[in-house]
Amino acid sequence: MSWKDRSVLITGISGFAGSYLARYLIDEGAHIYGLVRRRADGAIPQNIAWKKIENGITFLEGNLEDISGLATALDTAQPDTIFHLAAQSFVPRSFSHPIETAQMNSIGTNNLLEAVRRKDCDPTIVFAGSSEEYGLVFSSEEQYERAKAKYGTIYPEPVSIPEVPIRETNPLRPMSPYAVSKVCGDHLMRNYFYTYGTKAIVSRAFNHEGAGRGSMFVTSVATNQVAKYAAGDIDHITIGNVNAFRDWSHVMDTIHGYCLIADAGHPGDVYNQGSMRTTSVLSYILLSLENAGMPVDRIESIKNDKAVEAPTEKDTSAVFGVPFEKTKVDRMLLEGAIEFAANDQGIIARSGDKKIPILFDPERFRPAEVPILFADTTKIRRLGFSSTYSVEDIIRDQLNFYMDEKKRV
Ligand SMILES: Nc1nc2c(ncn2[C@@H]2O[C@H](COP(=O)(O)OP(=O)(O)O[C@H]3O[C@H](CO)[C@@H](O)[C@H](O)[C@@H]3O)[C@@H](O)[C@H]2O)c(=O)[nH]1
Repeated sequence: MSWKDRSVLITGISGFAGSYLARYLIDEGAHIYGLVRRRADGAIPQNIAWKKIENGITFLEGNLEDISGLATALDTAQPDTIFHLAAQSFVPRSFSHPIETAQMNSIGTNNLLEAVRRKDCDPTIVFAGSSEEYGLVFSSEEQYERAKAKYGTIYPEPVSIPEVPIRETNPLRPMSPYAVSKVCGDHLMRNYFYTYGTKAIVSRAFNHEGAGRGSMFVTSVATNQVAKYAAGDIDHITIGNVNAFRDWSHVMDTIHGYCLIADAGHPGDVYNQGSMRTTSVLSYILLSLENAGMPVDRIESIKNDKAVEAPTEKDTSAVFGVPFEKTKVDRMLLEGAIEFAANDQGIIARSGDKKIPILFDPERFRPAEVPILFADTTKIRRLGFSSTYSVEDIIRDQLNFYMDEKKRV
């Protein structure tokens, strides 16, 4: 369906994904309304300014904690579609600020639904849920046994192992206050659908990245530092847990997915959004080094004698029954043949004569970690979705962004 002349309200329009969504829909001819917090300095939010789209947006002052402001925004925008993307989205901040996270993500979502109900309008609402809702997902019996020994109990117990690629029906085991807040929003969507017929649909997007991604997220942490290392501004890379696996998509694939869900998704339903592949934080760094002109011949741990030759060699074999492109070291990590721990202190990546230190910072390891995310995207693909960007496309997009010295942090 065409977006021309449709009225669309985006919460979180000044965020990373929200601003890409706005740009896409402006180009498609939609009327875009964006909910934004009042700023004393009146400045245009950075993500909007970078994309030069401020003239295509009607900004509505308000926030999710203020239901009367939300009601006024609905009166003005008369939206036929709402993309609800606004959130406190940084997992570590949710551990230090759990109440703020719940207020914004859970209560804020309830306020939006309640404002829609009271205004008696009938938009389709697409809620940005998250793959973090799945949380502790079991990729092997051994990982399950380790988790059981650590926590004493697992709830809900898995129906079968491996649970990857993750389907929408997988049990939810959120591992952070952020993830819990998204589970709450996810259930609220269906609760309003069942109770009031609200046309609410949940997108559970797996990680999505690209140029302009917030500097605190790991793909930016990696590419920003690689760009600085290549420029000679730093002499090492600092990172947390490199064993974590994520299903990374380019943000534009996710934006197309959001629009498809709004158009063709079923109210009351839930759709994964991802690329049906999984890549480690370690490989994201190594591939970033390669794409910045530093091909990695070998990696070795600083302590504990672990080493891998040609770690980024391509492998397209099936893991968990799914063939996908991965690196040699990722295959080893996924098969349990190697694992890096904080007490390894770090990794030296050898590129020709260069020895590039990748140092582990214990402060960056999370109190509770989500070890692996890998989407089963069968359901959204049935609506017509396909993912078009590779992991290296995403890396190049991010490296290009950080080539501009002014954008580095
Ligand atoms: N941020 C960060 N993460 C690091 C670092 N070192 C290792 N990591 C690991 O990198 C992984 C990804 O971290 P983030 O990029 O912060 O993303 P996230 O926690 O997976 O959450 C993001 O994706 C979700 C979708 O699944 C989103 O819902 C969420 O808002 C966020 O965008 C985690 O396992 C984290 O422990 C580091 O220095 N910084």
